[in-house]
Amino acid sequence: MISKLKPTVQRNAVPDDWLITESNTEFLEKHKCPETLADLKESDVVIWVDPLDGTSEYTQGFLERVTVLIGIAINDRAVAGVIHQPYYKAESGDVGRTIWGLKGYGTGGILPVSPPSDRFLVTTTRSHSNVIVQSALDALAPDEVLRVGGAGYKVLQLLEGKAHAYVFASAGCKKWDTCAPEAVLEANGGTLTDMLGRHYRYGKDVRFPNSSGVLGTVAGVSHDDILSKIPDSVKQAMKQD
Ligand SMILES: Nc1ncnc2c1ncn2[C@@H]1O[C@H](COP(=O)(O)O)[C@@H](O)[C@H]1OP(=O)(O)O
Ligand SMILES: [Mg+2]
Repeated sequence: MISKLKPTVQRNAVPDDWLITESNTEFLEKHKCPETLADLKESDVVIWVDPLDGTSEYTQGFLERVTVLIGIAINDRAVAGVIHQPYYKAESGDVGRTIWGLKGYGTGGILPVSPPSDRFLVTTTRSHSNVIVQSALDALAPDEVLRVGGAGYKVLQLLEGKAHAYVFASAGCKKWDTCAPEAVLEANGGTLTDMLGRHYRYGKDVRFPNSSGVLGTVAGVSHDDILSKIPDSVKQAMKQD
């Protein structure tokens, strides 16, 4: 079980009181571990951390788009993730929120909302666009394009019903940008792949860049339909990267 794993931590790198090595027994008594994760070996698990996703948003003061991403991959696949939004302002006045997802189990920390059924909304990069990114967007003919930074934040927009799809036909994202967002989105019934419909692999030996772009769709939206509208020229460009 995940809770029994004892990951190797550089203990001298962080103060002792930052480390929580006990499992939460109260939680574990209430919730069953999904069967597929029952017999994990430590060597099957790779954890991808992006301590500050949305760097350019952070430097320009778009603080709500900044997230901390922790993605857990098991045997190459993104399986669980945490998206923490340190500057999120809740109506109650609370600052910060933590959203998590575990495939086969669900999501927590957010009440997902479906996007509107009468309009097609796409979210994409604000600061890393180019001609190919734009031609993928044009081909989808969305009613509105939301241009915001951060891979974590864009997946939160999908879960909040603000967009149907996250479309980024460029090689800029890295494995630490997408592991947690993919797991959280898919735990909620969505799909996140490259621009050719392939899931990224997150094993310990993979290359860091997500060379073939990012395509995320929310639960209830056909990933295949959107993929079929992406022009071959975009797919070819993504293959060559
Ligand atoms: N061309 C790029 N160079 C470096 N990082 C990129 C690039 N494109 C995307 N990213 C990373 O992917 C995330 C999502 O992209 P975008 O904000 O453009 O939508 C960014 O927050 C950034 O992560 P980070 O902010 O951690 O450097
Ligand atoms: Mg990042």
